[in-house]
Amino acid sequence: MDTDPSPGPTNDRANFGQYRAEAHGMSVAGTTFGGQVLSWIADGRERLFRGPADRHAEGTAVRGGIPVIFPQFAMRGSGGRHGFARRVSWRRVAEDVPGRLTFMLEDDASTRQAWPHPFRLQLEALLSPRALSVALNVCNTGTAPFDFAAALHTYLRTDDVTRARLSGLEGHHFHDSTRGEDALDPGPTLTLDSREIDRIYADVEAPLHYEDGQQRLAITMTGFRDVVLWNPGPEKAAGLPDLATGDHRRFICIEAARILSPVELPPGESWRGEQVFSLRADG
Ligand SMILES: O=P(O)(O)OC[C@H]1O[C@@H](O)[C@H](O)[C@@H](O)[C@@H]1O
Repeated sequence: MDTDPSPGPTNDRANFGQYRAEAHGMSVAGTTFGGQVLSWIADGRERLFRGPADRHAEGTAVRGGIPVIFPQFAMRGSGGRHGFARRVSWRRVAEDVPGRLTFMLEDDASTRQAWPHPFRLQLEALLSPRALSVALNVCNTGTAPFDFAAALHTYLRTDDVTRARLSGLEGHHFHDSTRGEDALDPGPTLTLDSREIDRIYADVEAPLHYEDGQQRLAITMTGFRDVVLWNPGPEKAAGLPDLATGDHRRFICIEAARILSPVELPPGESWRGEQVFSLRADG
């Protein structure tokens, strides 16, 4: 069932609409501000982290859920950090498909100030049996080609990040953004701890397997090639005003991204990148 804006707790100051869709015993919710998914509830459990609502500053992306990063990643470009898409109002596209939420953003005077290209973005979150897929569609609606980077900056919720394990990245090269160095993941399974981690893994094709003692997820992606792992650790988290004390232990970002080889999109063409989270048997 696709529902109208819920009056749920949100940042009233920003006055943006929240929408929720339900199917297969799960729900997904998101907001037109940034076209951001905010919640995925499966088996009665919230799977996405969200920072405290009273710490969210107006005009910024919610710290949590799945912010859309476009058209640049971090400060790899001449625009604002992680691009403008997460900081502007999108609109909702009415849906007939049960369990699907769709948000759309098209260029306007303000986006053209930040990035001078005509485009259309569509973010689709779709519930299927025991899975959530989130897809970003980018269409070049102009007459000249453009390049972009993009990511779905997913904040997976966990009760304790020190119990989180991730496999599927072993043997991959990564860029360690904390050191500015490239390295090779020796494997076999990445044990996360509560220290800072900030890595861009290149050319990831195999599914990732995540578990933290409470949930087990398989994570796949298409269109995207890179995987970003990010947790600020205690020192950097203390400097983030939209996190509460200890929140860095309550999430790990596993992002599907195109960073190291940006997408080149000819006029009139579209690109689609998708990240899918599937509940594993005992997840
Ligand atoms: O605080 P922001 O702008 O949402 O960024 C959060 C993090 O996002 C991650 O994707 C980056 O790899 C990190 O370097 C960054 O700190």
